[in-house]
Amino acid sequence: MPFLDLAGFQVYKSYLSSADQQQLATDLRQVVSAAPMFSPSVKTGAQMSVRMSAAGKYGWHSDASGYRYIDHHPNGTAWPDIPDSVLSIWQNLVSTSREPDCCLINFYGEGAKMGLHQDNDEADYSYPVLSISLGDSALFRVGGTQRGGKTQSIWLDSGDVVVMGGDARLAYHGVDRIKFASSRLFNAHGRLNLTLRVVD
Ligand SMILES: O=C(O)CCC(=O)C(=O)O
Ligand SMILES: [Fe+2]
Repeated sequence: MPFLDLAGFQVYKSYLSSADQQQLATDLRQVVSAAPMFSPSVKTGAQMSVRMSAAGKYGWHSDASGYRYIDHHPNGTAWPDIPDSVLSIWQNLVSTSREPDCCLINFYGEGAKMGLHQDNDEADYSYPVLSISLGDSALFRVGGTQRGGKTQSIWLDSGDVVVMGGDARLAYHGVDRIKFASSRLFNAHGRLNLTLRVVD
């Protein structure tokens, strides 16, 4: 399903059944109990509004010394494995035998957002980034590969999956806001976004 005139930006609305979403929620609860959410800060010291964790070989961190992939949780423990329920979505939608080595987990509480950015810390842009939305809906903004270009927005709801590959792999994107308490998937409100990436 093409979106915009951005080749390679594929939106799979309602891709995940409610049983799939429940399974993911259960599996992710385990991941974040092993690798608790933390709040990265940007170089200026300001805390990001999104809380993060990860599974797989790599997670992502940002603090006073900049942002980077790291091979263990900031508390020193190893990242948990990426759950099979998550990996199977990649296997079904991405035509490569390579598995993602990072499942970044973003949690958006009330008022959280993410500024426009490119995902460009990975070694090989021929692999797409696959994004899974769970819980509260998010207003997702996407533009072209140049900062300051034209952008468009779409709502990403629980169970939606987006693949950013091809020309869209380096598209600027971000989350303007979430519709807090719009979903009943979790016991608590908020939005979880998973992004699957091949890092190195
Ligand atoms: O939350 C989202 O939908 C996007 C997250 C994102 O862009 C990122 O983690 O790099
Ligand atoms: Fe991103």
